[in-house]
Amino acid sequence: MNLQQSTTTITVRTDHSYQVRVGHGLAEEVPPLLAGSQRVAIVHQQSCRDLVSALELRLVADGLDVLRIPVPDAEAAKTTQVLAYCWTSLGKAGFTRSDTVIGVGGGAATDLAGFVAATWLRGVRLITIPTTLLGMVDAAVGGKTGINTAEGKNLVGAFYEPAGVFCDLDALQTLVPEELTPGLAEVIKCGFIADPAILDLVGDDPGAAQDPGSDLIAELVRRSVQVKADVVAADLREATSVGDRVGRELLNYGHTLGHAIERREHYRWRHGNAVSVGMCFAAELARRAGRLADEVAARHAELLSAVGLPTAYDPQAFDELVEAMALDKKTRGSTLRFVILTDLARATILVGPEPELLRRSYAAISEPEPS
Ligand SMILES: NC(=O)c1ccc[n+]([C@@H]2O[C@H](COP(=O)([O-])OP(=O)(O)OC[C@H]3O[C@@H](n4cnc5c(N)ncnc54)[C@H](O)[C@@H]3O)[C@@H](O)[C@H]2O)c1
Ligand SMILES: O=C(O)C(=O)C[C@@H](O)[C@H](O)[C@H](O)COP(=O)(O)O
Ligand SMILES: [Zn+2]
Repeated sequence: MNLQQSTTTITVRTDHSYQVRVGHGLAEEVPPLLAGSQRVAIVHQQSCRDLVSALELRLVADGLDVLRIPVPDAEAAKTTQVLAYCWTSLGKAGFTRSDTVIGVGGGAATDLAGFVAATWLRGVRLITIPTTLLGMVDAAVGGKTGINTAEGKNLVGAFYEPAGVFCDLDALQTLVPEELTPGLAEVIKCGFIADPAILDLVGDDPGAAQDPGSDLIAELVRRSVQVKADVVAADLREATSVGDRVGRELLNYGHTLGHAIERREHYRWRHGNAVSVGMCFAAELARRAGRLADEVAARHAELLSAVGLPTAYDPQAFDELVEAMALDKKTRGSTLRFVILTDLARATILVGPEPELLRRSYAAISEPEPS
């Protein structure tokens, strides 16, 4: 396979089409998107201080007023308190409708920044600069923004599209391995749901997939963003996801159980790790429902564990997880709905599976039968 080195553009084709740039050192490309803004608020995680300082210098040189809004790391950023702090900061700075919010950081920071931009004055311009693998391949693209509540994950939010997304692959160099690997769960998700070449690329060289400087990582980012762009362009607001029809809900593969695990763990589990277990569960569910071949189901745990992702969770947790899944956004009334595969790159929704099928599938991944 020919792995590209240069900056790539992937266009997300919606009513407000925008570009996702994937490359190195993209700060120079931000100012042209700020036309008409006098003030720019950078909502960022502390870990991105250096990148933010460089960006700030560049924007100040252009005569912009730059307001930094540092937010806590990880899920601690996605709270009503931090949201209110951001609103207060914008209010004190006199932030108007022609100004711009830039979200810099992992998925937690860009989810929060996106919701701040969506809600301040009912909507100001948003730019996202993801700095984790997960942020680049998923969170910063596609316009889902939001925060968590005590009842569950991402329960409050808005669909609100960015004006541009800049994936500077250099940012990946400072990620500790435990923060890089969760992004591979969403990459592998894209492989199973839409682009099986991703599965071969990861399976052929799991070491390179975990190396932030590898050409392979760059290729995986480009391919995953393309998958997301295609799905989002077809169904931005998850509006076609009715009954067993899969629209944007496709991107939720593995998330029904995944989000329940995150909640049960009080968000100490990383999102990608929880989704990894959730995909193993969804694959086993599909297999036991007679919808998915054994070898495709087995390939989930094989690939995910090859890059160091978890494939099982607490065997005792089933009842609590089912309770948490009741508030999943795919649930209708009291009917749970799971995205399942029927083959590679072929999906449907399993509507209202029998509790016993859920229990047995969960038990099977929690305590695999001895070989
Ligand atoms: N909106 C969406 O479509 C979407 C999609 C997928 C995930 N998400 C959300 O994304 C979040 C998970 O994102 P994540 O995995 O990026 O985690 P994260 O945002 O919690 O970041 C992980 C950690 O990495 C640190 N970090 C960020 N960039 C760094 C860098 N360049 N170098 C060193 N450290 C850095 C952060 O400070 C944080 O401690 C979850 O809240 C999930 O729900 C949203
Ligand atoms: O973009 C989407 O659509 C997704 O479902 C992508 C997921 O990876 C992401 O975690 C998303 O935030 C989950 O959405 P939710 O609607 O279940 O909160
Ligand atoms: Zn996700």
